[in-house]
Amino acid sequence: MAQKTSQTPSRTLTRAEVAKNNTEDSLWCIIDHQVYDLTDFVDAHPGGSVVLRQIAGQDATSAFYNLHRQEVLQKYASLCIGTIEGEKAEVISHQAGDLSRVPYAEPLWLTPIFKSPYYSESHRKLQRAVREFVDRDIYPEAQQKEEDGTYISQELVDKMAANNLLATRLGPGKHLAGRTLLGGIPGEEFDYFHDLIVAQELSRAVSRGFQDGNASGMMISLTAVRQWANDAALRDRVTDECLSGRKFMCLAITEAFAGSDVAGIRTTATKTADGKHYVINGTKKWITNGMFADYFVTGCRTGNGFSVILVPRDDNVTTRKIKTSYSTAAATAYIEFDNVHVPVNHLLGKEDQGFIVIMSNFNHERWAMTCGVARWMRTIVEECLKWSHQRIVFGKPLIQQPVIRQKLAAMISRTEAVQAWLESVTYQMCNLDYAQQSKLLGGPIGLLKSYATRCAHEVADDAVNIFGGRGLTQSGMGKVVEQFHRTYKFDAILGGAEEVLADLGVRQAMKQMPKAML
Ligand code: HEM
Repeated sequence: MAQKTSQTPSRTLTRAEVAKNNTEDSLWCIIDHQVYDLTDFVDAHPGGSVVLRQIAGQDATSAFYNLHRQEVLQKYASLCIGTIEGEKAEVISHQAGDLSRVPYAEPLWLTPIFKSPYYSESHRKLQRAVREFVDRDIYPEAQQKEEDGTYISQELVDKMAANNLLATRLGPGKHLAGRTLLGGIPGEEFDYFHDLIVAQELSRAVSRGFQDGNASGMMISLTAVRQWANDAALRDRVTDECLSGRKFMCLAITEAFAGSDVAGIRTTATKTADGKHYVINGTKKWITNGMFADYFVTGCRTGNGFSVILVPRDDNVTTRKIKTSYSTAAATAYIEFDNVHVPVNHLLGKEDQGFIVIMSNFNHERWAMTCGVARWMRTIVEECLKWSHQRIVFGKPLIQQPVIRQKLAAMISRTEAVQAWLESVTYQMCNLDYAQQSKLLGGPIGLLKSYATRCAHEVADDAVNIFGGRGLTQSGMGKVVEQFHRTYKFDAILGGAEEVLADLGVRQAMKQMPKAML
């Protein structure tokens, strides 16, 4: 994914010249027809100096690719001093925007020769532009933040806002009218296939915590404000603040006392005697983006039920970091509301009727998560295909082992099955109005997400077995597989646990059964 940081020097050298530089005082080696001067690097090499002394003056291509990710060479391109006379590099290095040439590393619609009924030229233009943006602008920061656990930079947020990428996170809708999107797409053209593309391309930054840190809180909360705000001026101001990247928003429903069980929520909102304010008291847990949010779309108990209120951050709102198994770059928070006064026009929907406000966004949230996890599985297939061709064990590449090919067959099949089902559901979303989607697609999307994360479970398990110890190591060859195995559960739990969603799917089918003996 990383791009080349510098050009290969134009100097040409012979293999005989390289062979002479075989001591600690001058230690060269050949990797992929190019010559590397490792003399000053030996002591800094994370794999130690002994191994480098052993290959001094030699062609170390297969030794190198047996142990390193290709991006290591790109990162250390400055060590390259020339190319072997009459030879040229064979390794394909990824440039920003490129499609992968590894089979199954791209969905079928992006694979040369293959066709799809779902995607138009508009989708293809958007895909190309978003891929380039992710490779160039998001990937490097995402990698760094995933590791150090700090939050997305304002600089990147500003860039995403300027390109209207932030606005696309809410899905199709009026908020895109008049905006020109990446690839020159008019906002009015943006449909659920464009939406799928954005979700899948963003997850190519392979940083699961950062992926959620990147405006996913806003994605699942600003939609509720847009749909349910009673005060149009407030709705428009807040939309503008968030889509321009000046302010951040999150959804604050779950509590230590209640997860998916909204009826168990203990945070209260009580009206002041003059009726002008709600006073909010209580706590929230596992709130994605809560650490840096300026607004909290908060589920509260009111007089006779449950209500949703847009709470601006003030001194009576405290947020504390929660460390989960993915990076704190997601800004996951524990929140305390201590007598927070909020004007009554911040109520979303009707008092005591907040359940529909929360439910209204679930389909899109679950569907978007499925887009991401489907793309993650594909990335893992790519990692495993590359590794099993590159890795030499018992004297031959790993791919020569039938048991490895069986695992790859299962991984590829699961990935393609999820993508095909996802596209079929997406097509229905494009052709049903909002009310029909709410009525008819809750079940299928629940089943789809639940199936996708079950597949992710199997794919993660197989991938670790293929990578061995490296699949358990946070750096080096297996780091993407290690991350997926550690984090795929976020998609299985967030937005509705696997079993709950599977059950929802069947219960919705029960409602649609004909009322007759069949
Ligand atoms: C341009 C030349 C090289 C560079 C820039 C380089 C860089 C690195 C880096 C960054 C790592 C840390 C692991 C990772 O992030 O992938 C590493 C690990 C390692 N390197 Fe190299 N390396 C080079 C050549 C070699 C060669 C030629 C050999 C062996 C003959 C070698 C053997 C190792 C070993 C054994 C490890 C530890 C791998 C592990 O823990 O799985 N390196 N190297």
